[in-house]
Amino acid sequence: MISLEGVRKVYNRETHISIRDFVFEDGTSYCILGPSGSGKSTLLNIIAGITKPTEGEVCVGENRVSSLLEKELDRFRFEYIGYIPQDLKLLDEFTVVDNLSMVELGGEITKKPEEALKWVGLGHKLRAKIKRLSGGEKQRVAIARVLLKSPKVMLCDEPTGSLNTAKGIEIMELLVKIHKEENNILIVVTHDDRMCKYFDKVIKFEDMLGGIRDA
Ligand SMILES: Nc1ncnc2c1ncn2[C@@H]1O[C@H](COP(=O)(O)OP(=O)(O)OP(=O)(O)O)[C@@H](O)[C@H]1O
Repeated sequence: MISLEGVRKVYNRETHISIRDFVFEDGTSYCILGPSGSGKSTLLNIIAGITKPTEGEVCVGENRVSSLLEKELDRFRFEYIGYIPQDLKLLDEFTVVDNLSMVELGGEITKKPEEALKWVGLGHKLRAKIKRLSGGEKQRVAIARVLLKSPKVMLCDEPTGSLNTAKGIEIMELLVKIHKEENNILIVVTHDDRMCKYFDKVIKFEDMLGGIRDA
């Protein structure tokens, strides 16, 4: 379970984001819909322990994320969080399998890179360089990378942003299939309302906000 209580992020005098108290239930997939700049990435970063909220409490399982020390945060992120950021953060000049092997340095993995890549339909591209892949294939590599450690929470930031509709649907279906097999919490943020139907719960991001001001 993920719970947010009194969470507020102040970036500067003009921009502050307040999230209403909210609980994400175990074994459930969520689609959060909202326009660009509304604070969706901020929310994911707060849950992942990447951005520290200015106020409030975030709990993921038994972890009080907002109170963890830096070293505890590393362990928490490795054990709990599979984050697929908007820019994917893949190393272009390295091969697919090398991009995944680097994750092993962060802790103990539950799947081999080859196995995770088979799950996402990329078993035949192990030795391809990232820069030679299509947008959809890169997205699959990023999904395989988080799969290595079977995270309890999968967070995806605009996974279909750079894809056409057909490829976007394939990626959403893959994410939901993995979520069901792993029985984790899946939270996908997107501005594309055509993707809603794949999820257990759809939330309009504006309904999660207690106020955003951007002067
Ligand atoms: N590090 C930062 N410093 C200052 N302002 C920031 C920072 N990160 C985000 N913001 C601001 O906070 C607001 C919300 O940004 P955020 O990236 O969370 O929105 P978003 O809904 O994910 O947008 P997008 O869909 O375009 O990625 C924006 O006004 C943005 O400019």
